Amino acid sequence: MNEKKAVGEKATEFVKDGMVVGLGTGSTMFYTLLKLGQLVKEGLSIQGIPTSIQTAELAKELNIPLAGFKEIEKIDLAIDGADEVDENLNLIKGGGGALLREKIIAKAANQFIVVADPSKMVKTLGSFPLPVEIVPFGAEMTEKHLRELGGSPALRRVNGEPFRTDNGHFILDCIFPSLAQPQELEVSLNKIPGVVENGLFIGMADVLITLNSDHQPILYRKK
Ligand SMILES: O=C[C@H](O)[C@H](O)[C@H](O)COP(=O)(O)O
Repeated sequence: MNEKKAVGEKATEFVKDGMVVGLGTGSTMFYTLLKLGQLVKEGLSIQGIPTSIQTAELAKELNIPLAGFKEIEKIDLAIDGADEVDENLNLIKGGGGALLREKIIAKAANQFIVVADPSKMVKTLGSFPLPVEIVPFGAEMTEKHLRELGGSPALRRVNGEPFRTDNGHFILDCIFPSLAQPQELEVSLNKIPGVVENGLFIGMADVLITLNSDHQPILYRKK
């Protein structure tokens, strides 16, 4: 079965007429967007706020109306994928490089729903290298500071060239020996000059949609 499709489509049940909806990025969100496109075609009226250029382009193809921050007063709901999810609904995000816009939109939303197939569920975060978005200026120095925090950063590259986010920044993918205290690390990372944002989303998710052992969608709510 297509697990990403199952969880991605389930999230659209939270979307109601008239809502402003944060539209996340990635291969799970792809299915949420396809389903939203279908619902819009059938008469659902929403405004989407995309978390990436990729998502904006797909939403346009699907005729999902988009809005910018100047045109809206609130975001009712944001839906997004994750690279890792722990038992407290803390997340690592940014595998696709969209973490900054995703975090801005998740923070602004009244409700943040995460769609994650069971392969993303972990006891402790940190097997997935933590994406850290940095400004290109002084990247070597920023990398050094990340090492001082215990991380092993690697500059993300595409075809040999540094990967650039939609914001023109670089990504350092960082392995940490332990992410047992993710909330402290999230704060420490963002204190480093040159770090724009990191992919730890701590205490932000309100609802997780994943699958149970019978491959049926199951919802977990923030404790
Ligand atoms: O930057 C990308 C985002 O944080 C994605 O939501 C995350 O990487 C999960 O993507 P996917 O659903 O493709 O595994």
